[in-house]
Amino acid sequence: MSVAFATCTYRYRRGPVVLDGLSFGFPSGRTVLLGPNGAGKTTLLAIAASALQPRAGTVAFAGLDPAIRGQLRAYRRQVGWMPQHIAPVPGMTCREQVAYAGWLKGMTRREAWGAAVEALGRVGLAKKADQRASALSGGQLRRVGVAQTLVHDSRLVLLDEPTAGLDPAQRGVFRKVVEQLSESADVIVSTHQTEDLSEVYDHVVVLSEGTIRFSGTVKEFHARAPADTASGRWAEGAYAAVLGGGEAW
Ligand SMILES: Nc1ncnc2c1ncn2[C@@H]1O[C@H](COP(=O)(O)OP(=O)(O)OP(=O)(O)O)[C@@H](O)[C@H]1O
Repeated sequence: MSVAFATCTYRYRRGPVVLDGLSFGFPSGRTVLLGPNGAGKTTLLAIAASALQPRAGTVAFAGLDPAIRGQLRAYRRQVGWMPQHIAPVPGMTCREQVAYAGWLKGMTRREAWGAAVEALGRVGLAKKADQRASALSGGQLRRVGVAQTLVHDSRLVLLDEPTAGLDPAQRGVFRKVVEQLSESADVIVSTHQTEDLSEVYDHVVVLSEGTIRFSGTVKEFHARAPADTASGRWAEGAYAAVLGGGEAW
């Protein structure tokens, strides 16, 4: 099992209750997290990254609970997180921004500086390493975000809508990155894009209104698609069936 939530409750200060006593263990491997807008995917990933603390309940990974005194630092070293909104750090180059993420995770400056170039190379941005991150396109900036999670050796990688705005060639690069990552880490990806689901992931988890509506292998998810679904649209069919047919993307 990978990251596990136990009776987790979360509500935003001036917002709704997003999770209400959620207990769920993510499977190991490559997992795609699907769900309608507002389902709580971003909140769930931010809690798994220890960026948000549950109001009640616990989250644990690799025997570590970030809420326990003395375990937060070790927990964060194990976890790479790409938030939904990547902001360029003013004045920093891409290499500096990626190296900074490594340094925050406990790498030495020297290690982080070297690893940053390698990570940028893996997302096809080696040539942009010395350009200011603020001068990148939205899709390029997302790739910097992915590089920030690759720069250190995470055992759990959480990617929140990493392929939004990527061109088809870059989506291909992303598939390879996930494949490589999964050799040494569990990977959880929140997305609304399902065209290449069976090529990239082992497991599917569907969240709706803070509740897990489905968790299973890609094959099990496929089996939920109604028999009359067009073959290229089986994931949409399965998703609608899991959510009772009433929810749109
Ligand atoms: N900072 C915030 N303050 C108040 N409410 C928030 C905040 N962030 C999110 N919410 C609310 O929490 C709920 C869950 O939002 P969340 O972003 O986790 O959903 P999501 O599944 O990631 O959605 P999407 O697919 O649109 O990105 C929504 O009702 C949203 O309006």
